[in-house]
Amino acid sequence: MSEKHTFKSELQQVLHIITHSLYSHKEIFLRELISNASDAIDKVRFNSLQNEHLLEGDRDFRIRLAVDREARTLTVSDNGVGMDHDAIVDNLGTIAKSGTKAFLESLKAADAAARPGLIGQFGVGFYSAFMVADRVTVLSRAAGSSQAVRWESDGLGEFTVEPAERAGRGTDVILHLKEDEKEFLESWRLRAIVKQFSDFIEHPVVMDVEKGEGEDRKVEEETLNSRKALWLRGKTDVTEEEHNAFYRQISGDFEDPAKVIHYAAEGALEFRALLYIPRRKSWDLQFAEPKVGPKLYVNRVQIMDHCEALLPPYLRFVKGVVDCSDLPLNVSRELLQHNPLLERIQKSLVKNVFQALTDLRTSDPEAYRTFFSELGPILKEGLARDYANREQIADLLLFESLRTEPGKTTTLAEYQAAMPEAQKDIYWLAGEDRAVLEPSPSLEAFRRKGWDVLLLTDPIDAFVFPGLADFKGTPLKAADRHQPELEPEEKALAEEAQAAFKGLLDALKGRFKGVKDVRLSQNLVESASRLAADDDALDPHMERLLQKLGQAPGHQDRILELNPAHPVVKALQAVHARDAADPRVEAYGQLLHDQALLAEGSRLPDPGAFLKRLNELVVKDAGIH
Ligand SMILES: Nc1ncnc2c1ncn2[C@@H]1O[C@H](COP(=O)(O)OP(=O)(O)OP(=O)(O)O)[C@@H](O)[C@H]1O
Repeated sequence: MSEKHTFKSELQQVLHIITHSLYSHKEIFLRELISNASDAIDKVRFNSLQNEHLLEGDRDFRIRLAVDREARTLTVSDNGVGMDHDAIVDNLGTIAKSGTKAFLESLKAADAAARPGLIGQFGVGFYSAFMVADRVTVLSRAAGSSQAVRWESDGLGEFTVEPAERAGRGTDVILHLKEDEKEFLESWRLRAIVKQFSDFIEHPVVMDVEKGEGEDRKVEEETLNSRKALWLRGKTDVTEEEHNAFYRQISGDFEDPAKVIHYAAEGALEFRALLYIPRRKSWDLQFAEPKVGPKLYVNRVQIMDHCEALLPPYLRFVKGVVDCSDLPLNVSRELLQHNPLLERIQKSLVKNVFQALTDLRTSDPEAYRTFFSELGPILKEGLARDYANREQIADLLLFESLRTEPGKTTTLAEYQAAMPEAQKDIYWLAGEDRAVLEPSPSLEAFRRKGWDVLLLTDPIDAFVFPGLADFKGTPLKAADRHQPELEPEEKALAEEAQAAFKGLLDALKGRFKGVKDVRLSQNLVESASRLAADDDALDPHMERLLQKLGQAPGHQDRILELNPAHPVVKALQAVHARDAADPRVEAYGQLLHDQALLAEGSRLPDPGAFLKRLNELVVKDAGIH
């Protein structure tokens, strides 16, 4: 008896995109189906380590392509783990993989020109079959069960499921090819696609092909993939083309990797690692639950597709394979979680990734800059999460600064080397972007002294930088909370001004909400005022970010600083000296406070009142009141 189901709404949207917007690289459907078949074989092989009976004697793992010209079908079969009724309903129609919703939302939000690029990144998996087929039948029998199940759909909105027969465990995905996709019936075409996209799959991908002419004509089974385990070869025995092809296959990326890490550890702990650093952020890093860690093999046998214990989450962009012969083949997933052996491998991998990134920065600064602008925000998470490696991570960071031109960058080491004798600290300021940061009153003193300040504009910066106390012995300080010390002559000026302005300062104290003190500053040059904060106060940029995230961090009272050399402050002082009760003292004081908020990129608590005051001044100035 056949049951009808409807696809989950997100999947209906994905299917719509697949059938209406994906026209290029249609051949990747075969890579996706072969990869699913290979995963299914890995799963049954892994499960059989605990339960040998699951295999029922069939250890001849393979993926088979079969063509039926008359029926215009292409079938991809495997003797993997298979699916029972519930698994097939869940996996092929009900459960959308993580990140699908976020992807669809960003697709809606993106402008038309950016959409094809976004769609191209999305991992379409099984559903890519509908790029070339107008109907797909899946026949599957779960390992350990005698009952098979048939799934069928035209990809429009519904699918059917019914009981069926299948000779052994595994899955057949039968594609009823569209009229104009007949090329996928040709053995030369299939051979070429497998070579291009699935050559390194460990299990054989086989197909029956006709060989010979006339009398000698016969059908032979051909293995289409080379199944080369590149990581087992010597470093110099693998060509760049092989690396590129292997990387593309395991990552799904259409670009070549930015850097290859290939080595064999020998001695107390033996393992081989072949890792790749991508150029850009992949789809899953943007939208989905991240799959952390390289594939784990034990003597060429894949144990896990992503072994989280092998790399920390902040290196989740690194793809590749680790093969360790010191682990037992039937190692359980639980055992892998806190395994001292894996911890040692992780240490070595992390060190090698840092080294590779350092090499890339020196050998190809442009490629490193691209890598960093895409994946730097992820790497920076390590500053907060990996205390032991904080310094190495900090060493890899790139920053714009007051001295760099927009778009150009400096490193902490370069900044440190260029510090003048008198400067003892590294300064940074965090904000939305360079245009907001540059006019900040907090930077004026640094400009005057010729000291550089790092301009931090990644949202994550405000979260991780306050925790980075120093870099190779030089303290790191936030420029808005730590202004340069005054020179002796500036100190003398400050004392003089303090005496002259005392009356005004006392009059302004306690008048503004959220301001706990009003004082003078010799550090301001162009600006009339600035809002300073105590050393341990929350960064105002961080406060704004938390507000955006819907969290109310609780406002922290600030200190209003006035520039005694500024004409506006002098004018206010004159008004106050003439008549301390003049209402303009409060009104102008409020304007100075609001200016300071605007200058640091914060919002005014009462923009209406600010505008009213400003307009009154314009009218007065024009002399038509
Ligand atoms: N040949 C197969 N044998 C057994 N299960 C399969 C097979 N093909 C697909 N599945 C099941 O269907 C699920 C969905 O497959 P799909 O290709 O859409 O996504 P995925 O493989 O999980 O993700 P990705 O494509 O990102 O690897 C798989 O996770 C798997 O459980």
